[in-house]
Amino acid sequence: MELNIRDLCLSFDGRSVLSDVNLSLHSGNVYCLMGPSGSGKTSFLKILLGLLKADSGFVHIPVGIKMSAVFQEDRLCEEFTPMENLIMTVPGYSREHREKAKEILLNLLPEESLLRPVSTLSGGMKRRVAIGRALFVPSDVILMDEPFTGLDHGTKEKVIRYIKTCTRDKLVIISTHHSEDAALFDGTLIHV
Ligand SMILES: Nc1ncnc2c1ncn2[C@@H]1O[C@H](COP(=O)(O)OP(=O)(O)OP(=O)(O)O)[C@@H](O)[C@H]1O
Repeated sequence: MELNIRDLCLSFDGRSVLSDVNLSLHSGNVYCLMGPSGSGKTSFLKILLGLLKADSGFVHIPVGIKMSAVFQEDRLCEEFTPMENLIMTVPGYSREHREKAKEILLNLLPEESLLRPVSTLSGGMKRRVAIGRALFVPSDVILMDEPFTGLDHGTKEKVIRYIKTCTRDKLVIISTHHSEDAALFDGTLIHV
């Protein structure tokens, strides 16, 4: 599967943010979107998700492709538990869903945190719930906008190892300020 991005341009108030971006992105790869603050990483991910319209150019996404995302903000339901935040994203309520959600979360968080309201978790723990949700939702493409905010180095390494095992055949795009993240993913750098 391939995502094709051609001649993408975006500006705000006459200021160019993305200028003639051309990329071909393929399944089975991790792409690390690098660039200083304000360079357009979030805007680029929003265009891929269809949440923002480019001024010109196009993104070709094959029909039927499913995407999931970790947004820059956690966008969790604070009064619900991590388990509930994952399970509510899919229709129905099956034992299979519960088991899959638990398996994912146990790889990211301590077991005691799975049934506490998200409002009682630390910032780094919330971030991991948001990552877990993106891994839980059936998807071919996973977009992650600065997913490791609030994670210490050791936790980040563990989380990256787990993301890699879950996404081998998927197309993953991660925006980050840290080149070490790209090295840990063995990812392809995209500079914006
Ligand atoms: N809705 C908007 N209206 C006006 N300007 C905007 C809007 N959204 C983003 N911008 C501007 O576009 C530029 C790129 O923003 P964007 O959030 O894409 O950058 P970023 O690379 O993700 O930054 P960071 O690393 O700080 O998250 C910034 O200068 C920002 O102020």
